[in-house]
Amino acid sequence: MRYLPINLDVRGKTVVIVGGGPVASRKCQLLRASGASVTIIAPEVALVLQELANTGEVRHLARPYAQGDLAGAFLAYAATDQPAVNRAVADEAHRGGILVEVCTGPDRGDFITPAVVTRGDLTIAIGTGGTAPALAGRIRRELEDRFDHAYAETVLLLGAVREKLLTANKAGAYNKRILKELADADLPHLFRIRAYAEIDQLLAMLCGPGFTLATLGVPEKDNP
Ligand SMILES: C[C@@]1(CC(=O)O)C2=NC(=C\c3[nH]c(c(CCC(=O)O)c3CC(=O)O)Cc3[nH]c(c(CC(=O)O)c3CCC(=O)O)/C=C3\N/C(=C\2)[C@@H](CCC(=O)O)[C@]3(C)CC(=O)O)/[C@H]1CCC(=O)O
Ligand SMILES: NC(=O)c1ccc[n+]([C@@H]2O[C@H](COP(=O)([O-])OP(=O)(O)OC[C@H]3O[C@@H](n4cnc5c(N)ncnc54)[C@H](O)[C@@H]3O)[C@@H](O)[C@H]2O)c1
Repeated sequence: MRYLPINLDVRGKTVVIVGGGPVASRKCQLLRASGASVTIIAPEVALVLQELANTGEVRHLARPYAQGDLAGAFLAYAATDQPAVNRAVADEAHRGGILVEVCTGPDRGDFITPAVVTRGDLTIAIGTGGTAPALAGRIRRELEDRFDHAYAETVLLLGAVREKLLTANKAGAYNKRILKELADADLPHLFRIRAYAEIDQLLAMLCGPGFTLATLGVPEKDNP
């Protein structure tokens, strides 16, 4: 394995993207979905970034990159079409101890971006070690079909059950068994067909009274 897969908490942290084309736009969308505070530095930006800048959702400095632009950044992305500019961004990041991704030459950077499927709190990240990004995209599309939105509801439910069990019983083998059995039950299927009464029965059987979709705060969708 060439790269370490981790899930980074970027909420509220400043992330600087140098460049404003389609590649920068993809990184920006992922960062915003993760709650980062994004600054874009580029003379020209793609429409999607312009709109985010107009509504104040990202900060845009409409000029070329200059030394010092990464001050205060938690992460940086060098996403221009100019390899020399991307190298300068990487050099500044490394001098400042800031992790950087270099979109035009990954070997100069510290990390790369995977293709991602999200369903609520479920996140599936696909990487090819930088070798075949188009294949990563294709696998993402395949997984998007396989892991539909019923998985978002399933993760929400398992999270709520886990929190309630931990509050009641603290950590223990008993909770572990219940959570494993719930994860093994085909909850995505039950959510897909809106079999809410069956889910409640399963919860009562495995977790005991007091565990229902309603008491756990997991919403039932209206009938189609
Ligand atoms: C996964 C995804 C995430 C994202 O970017 O959001 C992503 N690239 C995607 C698409 C894509 N990229 C490219 C094509 C054209 C076909 C092709 O060349 O294969 C397509 C296909 C398309 O556009 O459909 C070309 C390309 N990519 C890189 C270089 C530079 C180089 O390798 O030197 C060049 C050549 C540029 C040139 O010279 O032309 C570099 C990187 N691209 C990565 C990620 C990192 C490795 C991830 C991994 O481990 O696989 C890495 C190393 C760095 C980084 O950027 O993080 C996203 C799919 C999102 C999705 O569909 O869900
Ligand atoms: N990592 C990937 O997934 C991937 C995919 C395709 C291409 N690429 C590579 O990434 C590069 C960028 O791709 P793109 O399609 O977004 O490019 P693009 O040409 O559409 O956009 C380049 C952006 O860089 C900005 N820029 C140029 N000089 C700058 C400077 N001095 N300071 C700040 N901003 C500057 C431009 O204003 C523009 O916003 C490509 O050249 C290609 O080599 C990477």
